[in-house]
Amino acid sequence: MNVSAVLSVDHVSQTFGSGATAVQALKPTSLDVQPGELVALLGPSGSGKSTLLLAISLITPPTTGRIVIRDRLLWDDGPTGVDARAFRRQHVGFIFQQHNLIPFLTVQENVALVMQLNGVGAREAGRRARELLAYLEIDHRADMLPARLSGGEQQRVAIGRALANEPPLILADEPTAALDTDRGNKVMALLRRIARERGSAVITVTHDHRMIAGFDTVYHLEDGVLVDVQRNADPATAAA
Ligand SMILES: Nc1ncnc2c1ncn2[C@@H]1O[C@H](COP(=O)(O)OP(=O)(O)OP(=O)(O)O)[C@@H](O)[C@H]1O
Repeated sequence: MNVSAVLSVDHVSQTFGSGATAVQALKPTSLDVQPGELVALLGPSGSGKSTLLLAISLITPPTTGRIVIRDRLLWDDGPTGVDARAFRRQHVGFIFQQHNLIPFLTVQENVALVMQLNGVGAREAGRRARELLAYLEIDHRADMLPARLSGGEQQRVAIGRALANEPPLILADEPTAALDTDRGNKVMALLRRIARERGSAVITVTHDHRMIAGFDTVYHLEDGVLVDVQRNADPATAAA
């Protein structure tokens, strides 16, 4: 286990069901992710990518193994007493394939809400949300409802929401899958910028081989096994 890592996954496995119908969706898997690292989990359908991401987030905790995020032991073959939901809200950002924005709140309110859930006052949350939207170059849409934005713009707002509490770790489930290549590349470039400038580690599930040159590290999964680790020397240039 690496002490500087923002995330350590140590012999994490996942078995669904029991007895004759048990499925081992993820064999014991170990990996470390550093601050600012842009990581892809790549593999064919059913290879265990989402299972690993859901285990890391403790949304679906693993059957075995240890998970440490920012020096907190969150799972050790079972619960460790840490309130996973509260920890997640403060330290982990999520980006989904579909943006999941709240349709009756404006863009700014969608981002501010996440801050307010963590105890930030409404005015301050609004100010910070605006600032974040400006960083993402989407502040001109701040007062609109999500339905008025394009798919790429909505995904930018969803990224803003994931960043709202400045989490050290961002988990993304196929964030470019619903976008065309051009918009997908822009979202990837944004994730890279966030990792570089803000130091958040970003772990992205993908089965899109076109995108892999842009990641620092690519973990290849097959049938629930981590079969290969690919480290790209200069991903920003490779993806340009
Ligand atoms: N809750 C569950 N109960 C039973 N089996 C499951 C469950 N979730 C996943 N599986 C099985 O575990 C295996 C890995 O699934 P997983 O969703 O992790 O794959 P994936 O690589 O993310 O695939 P995709 O690219 O299609 O999303 C599959 O065989 C799947 O059917």
